[in-house]
Amino acid sequence: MAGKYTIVMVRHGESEWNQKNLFCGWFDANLSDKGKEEAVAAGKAVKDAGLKFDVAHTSVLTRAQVTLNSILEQSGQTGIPIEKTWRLNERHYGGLTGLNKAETAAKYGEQQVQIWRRSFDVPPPPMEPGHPYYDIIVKDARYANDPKPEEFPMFESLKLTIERTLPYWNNTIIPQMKAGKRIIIAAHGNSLRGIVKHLDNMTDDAIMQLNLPTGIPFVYELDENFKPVVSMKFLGDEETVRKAMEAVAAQGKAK
Ligand SMILES: O=C(O)[C@@H](COP(=O)(O)O)OP(=O)(O)O
Repeated sequence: MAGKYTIVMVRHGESEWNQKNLFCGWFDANLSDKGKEEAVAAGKAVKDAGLKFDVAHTSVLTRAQVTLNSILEQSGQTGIPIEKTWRLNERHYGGLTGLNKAETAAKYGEQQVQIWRRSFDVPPPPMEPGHPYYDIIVKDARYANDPKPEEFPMFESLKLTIERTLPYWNNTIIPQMKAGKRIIIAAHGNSLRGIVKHLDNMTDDAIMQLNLPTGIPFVYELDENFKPVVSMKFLGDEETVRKAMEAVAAQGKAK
């Protein structure tokens, strides 16, 4: 082991909304059948790599939790504590939630969709009351106590996502690592891109190019100052990972 601390992260397996190519954000989509298979494969990869955990962290969204459960089951580690937080939720895709990414690119242009999906600080349009998914999300019982009304997003850029994810990294995850806990985080494309940007000190431009594949765990090894010694080492062969990343990037192209 090169670093003092090892932490594993994974974007959930393909969701039903990933499969339909819909902006998902805080909508609670289930895993697709392919996503369930990816989650099983992720668990086998974790087992084969001999990775062991003391604590798991995930979002309050089903797709991340089911992926995590599958990984823990496959790797024989179901007994560990699982901490769930809205701070690891996917970015809130605002008014784009539920729209098809390719149709949105055909309507507004691929460049605009690229800005909405990957720019650092340009947010999507807000989700207004009356939006088809407004009530489903805002009135969801899982948010009854947290986030506080003034923290509840109606849209999020990557920058805004990082502003609510990073306090969790700094105040919960780092202290646990310092206490010797081995951690896995199962979360989402953009909540994890935020953590990766922070860890690898990536520029606002560089992070635009990063597309995280579904269901392929990756490992960070960190030094005593929590700086990466090994960055984003995927538990998968390079070619498969590259193709999966390209497929995510291509979701914003007009058909
Ligand atoms: O909200 C969504 O549509 C996807 C990411 O979409 P892109 O930013 O890749 O378009 O989130 P996830 O499937 O990781 O929960």
